Amino acid sequence: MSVDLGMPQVPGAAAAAAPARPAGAGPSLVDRFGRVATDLRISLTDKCNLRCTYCMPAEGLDWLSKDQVLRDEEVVRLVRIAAERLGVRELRLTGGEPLVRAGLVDIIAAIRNNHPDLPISLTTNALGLEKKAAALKAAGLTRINVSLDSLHPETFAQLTRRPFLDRVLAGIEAADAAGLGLVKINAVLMRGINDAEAPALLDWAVDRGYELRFIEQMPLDADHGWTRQNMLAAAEIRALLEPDFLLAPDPRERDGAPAQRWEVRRRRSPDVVAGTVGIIASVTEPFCGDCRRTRVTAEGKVRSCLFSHEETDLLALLRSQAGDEAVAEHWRSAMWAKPKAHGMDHAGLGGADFVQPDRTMSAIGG
Ligand SMILES: Nc1nc2c(ncn2[C@@H]2O[C@H](COP(=O)(O)OP(=O)(O)OP(=O)(O)O)[C@@H](O)[C@H]2O)c(=O)[nH]1
Ligand SMILES: C[S@@+](CC[C@H](N)C(=O)[O-])C[C@H]1O[C@@H](n2cnc3c(N)ncnc32)[C@H](O)[C@@H]1O
Ligand code: SF4
Ligand code: SF4
Repeated sequence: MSVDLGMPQVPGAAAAAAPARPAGAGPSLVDRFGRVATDLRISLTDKCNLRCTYCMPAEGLDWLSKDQVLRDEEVVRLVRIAAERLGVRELRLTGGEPLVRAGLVDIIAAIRNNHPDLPISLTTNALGLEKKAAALKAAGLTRINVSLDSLHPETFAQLTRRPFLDRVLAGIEAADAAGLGLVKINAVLMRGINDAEAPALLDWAVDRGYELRFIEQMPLDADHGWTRQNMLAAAEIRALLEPDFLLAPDPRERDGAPAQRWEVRRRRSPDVVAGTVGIIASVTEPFCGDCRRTRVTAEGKVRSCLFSHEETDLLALLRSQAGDEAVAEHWRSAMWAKPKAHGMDHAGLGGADFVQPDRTMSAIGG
């Protein structure tokens, strides 16, 4: 169900100081616009072994110290609080690169032990996945999404600043073989670099039964190099695919998902649905009215929106012997103040009044 965010659009208005959460708002992570967050995304680390140009600076970032990051048992506790008290029904583990987190398998096993039916997914660059896929599945991971922007070694290296395409492909195959499907592949198209590869990427994914999603680049890079004009918009991405594919809206319910899905038919065999492609059009076709996501950074800070300028610290509370309900209440208050869209009280990524958050995507978790 789409929530009507029919507030007046106030040019230049960042999310105004939110009124206090009313006492009768209930136990869920409801916000002041009536949206309810049921999808939790926790970042397990700020570190990464790639340097994707749209996400990280070439030199990396000042990594957090071990003590600044949520411990394994703190992650497990936060998930328990979210599932038992706040109505969270889905979990995604992300980063930075979650596979570099030493305790990843143990964290998943402990969460699975507490929550036999919780869908747990991972968003990863797949480096090292070849060796870990079977253990992740055995620990209780449900599904995996892998980021892959190019099938050409040189283009891959240009975008990620690392020559590791073969390892990523091996990781994807291992995840599929281990039963971590449906494997979804995330690709950010960059003008003049990998945009011409869009049809080939879709061909490759459809052949293997993976669900490819093209993501509009968002202004969350370290170098602040994003421009609206340079970004490939969803309509342009669909046009790039059209010479080779017929796209028809996927009849399945979108259900608040970032990706709008399309059934894919190859022009050479138009009667057969060959697969599905998703387009995540955060900029040109935003989906904030249906947003049901709550994020926790590796430092244990709640971000109610990907583009938030405010964060609410849970780590200090966890380490101060606070009880579960006190942590839950803090989290509820943070989510009540969730901005309407794109970190503001009106949608406007790239507009004159949009201010890019200090954190890069890698430090938020995607
Ligand atoms: N603007 C915006 N973009 C989002 C949001 N959530 C996800 N995205 C974008 O969608 C991309 C893919 O997200 P994933 O981590 O693969 O998760 P997902 O699409 O929710 O995953 P599935 O449930 O497996 O389909 C992210 O890298 C972001 O670019 C969101 O809340 N806001
Ligand atoms: C930040 S990464 C973290 C998980 C893992 N390292 C990976 O790459 O899958 C999560 C997702 O964010 C996407 N992403 C990073 N920077 C982005 C940007 N500026 N705009 C859109 N998506 C971005 C990546 O493509 C990836 O799919
Ligand atoms: S998109 Fe993922 S793999 Fe690429 S630099 Fe960011 S965190 Fe690392
Ligand atoms: S930009 Fe913020 S409100 Fe919009 S979908 Fe993303 S997280 Fe939700």
